[in-house]
Amino acid sequence: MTLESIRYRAGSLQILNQLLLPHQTTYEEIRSVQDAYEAIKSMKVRGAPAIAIVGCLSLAVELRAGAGGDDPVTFIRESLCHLTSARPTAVNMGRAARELMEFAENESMEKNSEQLRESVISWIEDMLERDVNDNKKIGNYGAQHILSGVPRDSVTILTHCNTGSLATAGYGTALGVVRSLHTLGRLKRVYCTETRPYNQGSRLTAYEAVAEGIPATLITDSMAALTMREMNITAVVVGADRVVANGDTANKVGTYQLAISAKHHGIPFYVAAPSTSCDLSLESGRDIIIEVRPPEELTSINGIPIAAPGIEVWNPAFDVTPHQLITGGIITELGVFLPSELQAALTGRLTAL
Ligand SMILES: CSC[C@H]1O[C@H](OP(=O)(O)O)[C@H](O)[C@@H]1O
Repeated sequence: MTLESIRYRAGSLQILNQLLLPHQTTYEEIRSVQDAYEAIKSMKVRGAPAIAIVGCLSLAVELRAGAGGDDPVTFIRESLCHLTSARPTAVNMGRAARELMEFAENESMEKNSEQLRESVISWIEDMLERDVNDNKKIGNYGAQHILSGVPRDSVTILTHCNTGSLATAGYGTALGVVRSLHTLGRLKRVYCTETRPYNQGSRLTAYEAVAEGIPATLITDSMAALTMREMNITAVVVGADRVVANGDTANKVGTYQLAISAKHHGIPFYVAAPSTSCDLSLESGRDIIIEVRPPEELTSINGIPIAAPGIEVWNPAFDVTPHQLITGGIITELGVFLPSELQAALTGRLTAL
């Protein structure tokens, strides 16, 4: 059973409010682009692929209700620009916006407003189906690559944040690799970090693993290096919010130090991400904008203060792992590539951002 973070049918969209997990399973209606913007900004829905999916589906819901009137192109452009501004580091929403806008402008040359709305809705629904299919390929490619490198019957993985059904179109990226290993009967255990301050690991990844009977152990972020030394970790597999041309990768804060520790312990470090999380328009990680989130997300949990009042806070939501530390490879729906191979592998698959 994979958890449904998103429920969509023509004209209707609901999201699982991830701020309430694991204690409450509550779905909320998304009736407009603004509803989606607020859900993404507040992280009721999160995860680079899921952000793009919810953003675009909210547009489809409004278009089905006739939004944009006689000028749907302007409505579409303004909506996509607004949605892209919600969270700046993950590239998926910006990529989808760029590609959808190009499509809509081309279609508007030969279609009336009603036909254009239908055509754009179909484009969005096709994108959802493609993302679902791509996720499964990532899981399978990643599992095969990791298994090819180990003589042992089963493997132990360490992962960070949440990259499963709650962050994607369903199967997951890094957690999709774990799912594939588990389905193959080759997963001994996955260690998941709690991932402060939003606790994607303890609240979301642990929730998915327990729901599916995946053998998982929760650790604090500070236990990761000791776990790599003591627990015979086969590979570290994480997700991505933006992989750039040289393979540098922005991902949940804490990923960089995991990569350093993996290097020290001689453990292969993998990034799992669809090609839609890649941005070849940026040369290196220095060019990636890192979202800084509100201090309260670090100084309190469920509204309960856990830090000294008045303390200064720095709360970057992501950090950048240099490509030199991504020693296992970048796992995509097209295969597993070394960072140095990525640009060639993706050129032609990706439209320029
Ligand atoms: C496949 S999800 C990718 C990525 O998104 C997460 O960030 P957030 O929870 O802030 O949206 C995390 O960095 C995952 O690795």
